[in-house]
Amino acid sequence: MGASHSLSPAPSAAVETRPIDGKAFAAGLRDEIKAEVASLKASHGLTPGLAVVLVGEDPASQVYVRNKGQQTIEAGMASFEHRLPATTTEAELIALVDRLNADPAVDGILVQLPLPKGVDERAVLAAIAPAKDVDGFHVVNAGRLAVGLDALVPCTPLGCLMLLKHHLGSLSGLEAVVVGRSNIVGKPMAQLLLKEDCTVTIAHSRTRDIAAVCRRADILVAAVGRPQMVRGDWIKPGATVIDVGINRVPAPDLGEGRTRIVGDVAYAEALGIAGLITPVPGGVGPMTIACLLRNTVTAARRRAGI
Ligand SMILES: Nc1nc(=O)c2c([nH]1)NC[C@@H]1CN(c3ccc(C(=O)N[C@@H](CCC(=O)O)C(=O)O)cc3)C=[N+]21
Ligand SMILES: [Mg+2]
Repeated sequence: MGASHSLSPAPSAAVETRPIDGKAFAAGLRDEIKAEVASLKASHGLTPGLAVVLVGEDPASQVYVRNKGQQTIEAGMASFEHRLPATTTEAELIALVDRLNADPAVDGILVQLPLPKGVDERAVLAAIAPAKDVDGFHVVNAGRLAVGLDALVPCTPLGCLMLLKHHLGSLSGLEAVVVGRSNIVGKPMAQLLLKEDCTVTIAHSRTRDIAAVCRRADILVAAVGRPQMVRGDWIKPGATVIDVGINRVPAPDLGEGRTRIVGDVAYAEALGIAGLITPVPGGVGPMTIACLLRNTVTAARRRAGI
């Protein structure tokens, strides 16, 4: 008995996994934004305005853009939608962005991605005035975030951070692993977690033993766009798992040709291991749109100097 016995791990009860209700949290955030918009109107005569540009007919993009427009109006803001044919040239798109940059009623500009082939996304994003860049994709905003200046922060990582702070309180000293290194989610997510004093690792397709790297995480953010890539045994018991993936996959169990949306995490496997987890749908997605509205109010305030 003795030494060897005392070194064996305590028998661990299965973790009770709590889902994070991003849909409800986002609804609450939109209520707060609505109240703030009403008071900006009353006290300063300011109505924040969001312009959304959609090029082409992609059905999923059309749904997102419609939802954004509806929620913008519900929050009491002005919504400007610009739908352009898939044949729109880069020069035409940049000319529209220039007009929106100069339009005093427009506080925020979002150009829905992806853009059709032949249009250079970088060139279009670079044309957006940084002060109106509510996606936070312009290099000026990415740089400002990286050096710790006030920036417009990309909506999805901002929404993830709000959920994390609400559920965990201080993030200081926690191990955070972000899987995925996109400019839209992975990199800005890592910057935000670093600002909260996490120890941050970015894992990606070339990471050696990615499962072991992920198992270190107190906070695991999956943002790769690969359905159910993060398996249950990649998760440290009790960890908080944020699933950014929105992947449409075939669902033959629902019937011939049907699809469903799944995340980047194997959700069923994570149950009983993760402490907290965002479901897909109903987790991060609704937060993205709520943060877009928040960024539009922020941009309007800054432009008006209030
Ligand atoms: N310039 C630009 N900015 C974007 O922010 C941007 C973009 N382009 N292109 C497309 C992606 C995708 N995106 C989503 C936003 C909300 C949900 C969302 O609300 N999802 C819900 C519903 C999902 C469903 O059922 O379809 C959920 O996850 O619960 C999803 C996806 C923003 N995007
Ligand atoms: Mg206005």
